[in-house]
This record gives sequence, C-alpha cells and structure tokens, in this order.
Amino acid sequence: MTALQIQDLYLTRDEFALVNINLVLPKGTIMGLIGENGAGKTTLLKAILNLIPLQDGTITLVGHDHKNEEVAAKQHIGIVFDDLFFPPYYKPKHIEGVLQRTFSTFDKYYFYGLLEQLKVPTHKKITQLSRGMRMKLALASALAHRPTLLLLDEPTSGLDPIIRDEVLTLLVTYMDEDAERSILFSSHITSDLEKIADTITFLHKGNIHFSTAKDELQYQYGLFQGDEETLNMLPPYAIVGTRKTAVGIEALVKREEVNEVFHLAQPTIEEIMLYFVKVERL
Ligand SMILES: Nc1ncnc2c1ncn2[C@@H]1O[C@H](COP(=O)(O)OP(=O)(O)OP(=O)(O)O)[C@@H](O)[C@H]1O
Repeated sequence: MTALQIQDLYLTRDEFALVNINLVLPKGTIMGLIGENGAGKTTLLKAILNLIPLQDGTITLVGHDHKNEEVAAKQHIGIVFDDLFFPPYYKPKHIEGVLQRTFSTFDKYYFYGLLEQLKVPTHKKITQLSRGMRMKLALASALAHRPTLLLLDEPTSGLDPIIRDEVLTLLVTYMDEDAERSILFSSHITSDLEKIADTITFLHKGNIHFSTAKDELQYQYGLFQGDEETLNMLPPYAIVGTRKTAVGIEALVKREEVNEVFHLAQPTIEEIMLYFVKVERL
C-alpha cells in the first residue's frame, strides 16, 4: 500500500506552475525531494497538505483524499516545516496541550521522552531556544502521535553536523520501529539524503525530472574525468553535461551508453542534480 500518491497534479501560483506531477511513495520508504531554489518543493508539500488548491489532479494521503478526507488524513501525518508553527511564547507544555487536542493518538510520555532523548529543555519558551533546539522540538511534536507519514521540509537546514546526525538517527529509528511508516523529506543537503533516502525525486522548474531509487540513480550515471580528446571518444548521446576542472574535463554520462573500458567514478546526488540544472541553464 502507498503512503502518498499524487496523480496528474497541476497548479499555478502567479507565474509559477507545478505541472504533470505524478509520484508514489510506498510504505516503509524514505523519499528525498531535491531541486534548486524556487523549484517548487515547498509548494508541492503545501499542496499535499491542502494549503494550496490544485487546478487538476488528485492526492491520496495514507488512503485518504487529501481534500475531501483531510481531517482523517491528517491524523496519520506528522509535519515539520522550516520552523515551528506554534506561537513564540509557547513552552513544550503548551504544545502538549495543542497536540493532545488535535491528535487522538498523541502520547504525552512519548513526547517528553523524545524531548529528553534530544536534550530539549522543557522549561524554555520557543524564543529562548536555538535553531537546532527548535527543530528538535518540531520533530518531537511531529512524531508524538506516531504518524505513519512524515512530511519534512528542510528539517536539517541551518543545523550543525552533530545535530543533523541526531535528527537523521531519530528518523531512521522511527522508521525501524514500524514497517508501515514513510517519510517525504525535502532538502538542499543532499548528503543527508544520501545517508537515509531510498528514492530521490528531483523537481526542476515545477516538473519532476526523475523519481528514482537512490541505488539505481547512482548506477545509471557515472562521472568521466579525463582530457577532451578521450571525452570525444564517447558517444554524444551518452553525455548529460560537461565542465572544465583544474586538471582537465569532467562529464556526467549515462553508464549504459559508455563502453566498459572507460573508468567512471560514482557521482554524488548533488553532482547529478548540478549537471541537470547546469545543462538547462546553458
Ligand atoms: N505565496 C506565494 N505566492 C506566489 N508565488 C509563490 C509564493 N510562495 C512561493 N511562490 C513561488 O513559487 C515558486 C516555487 O517556490 P517554492 O518555495 O515552492 O520553491 P522551493 O523549491 O521550496 O525553493 P527553496 O529551495 O528556495 O525553498 C517560486 O517561483 C516562488 O516565487
């Protein structure tokens, strides 16, 4: 069964459009959503949450239509956006009250257990917390009703590597506890996605460029590094893009189009994304 299914989504926001979005997030998997600034990642997450109307298409969240069955759907999802939604003077006990009233499955002991585990002080107001602490509080608040689907919009941005690692570990542990759970996680920090995502979805100018298993993606593409003369021996249709480096030339290529005699390095997700965006901008 799928945690999230988007079919033929189309919406416009002033001059921006999300066009022909089709996505499937199976239960038990983590999808990383990547794309340049303004690609439409937040718009897509807001559309999933019915905060922005669709002009066309359907979204099914944990078996519920995202609009007609919004209340039922939202009982099963946890959300973390760039910052906390709660008033700045709130302390964890106020957040507890809101969550208690909102989610029938809210577990107070689990909530405070997560705060203790993440070392978030419970006597301070949101305004008195550092960004890292606020994000950890946001995560604990999102997890405290044990949602089956987590929607995270850049939950690790602006966090130091130690806190980022704590957050990723928390997410992996959360997934390990129940095979039904899934996460859709937008991020510019592709190394975080490299660590935990099963699938990478690349949104570019409001279109999905690819939505592919991470392992498959890294198998599909290779990095050629050498001189121009050797590069010219590759079939042109194998080359996604090239760039000059200090020692020669580098190209992102489609592995299956390139003879095995050429040694190809493993590109990172960031390199794959950069080549696609750069080629568009030439
Ligand atoms: N409130 C709004 N009204 C109209 N257009 C908006 C609004 N918010 C964002 N947009 C536009 O929607 C487009 C997509 O923005 P969005 O924030 O979804 O991108 P993003 O991929 O999340 O970017 P970033 O990585 O910078 O967060 C942009 O062109 C942006 O200008």
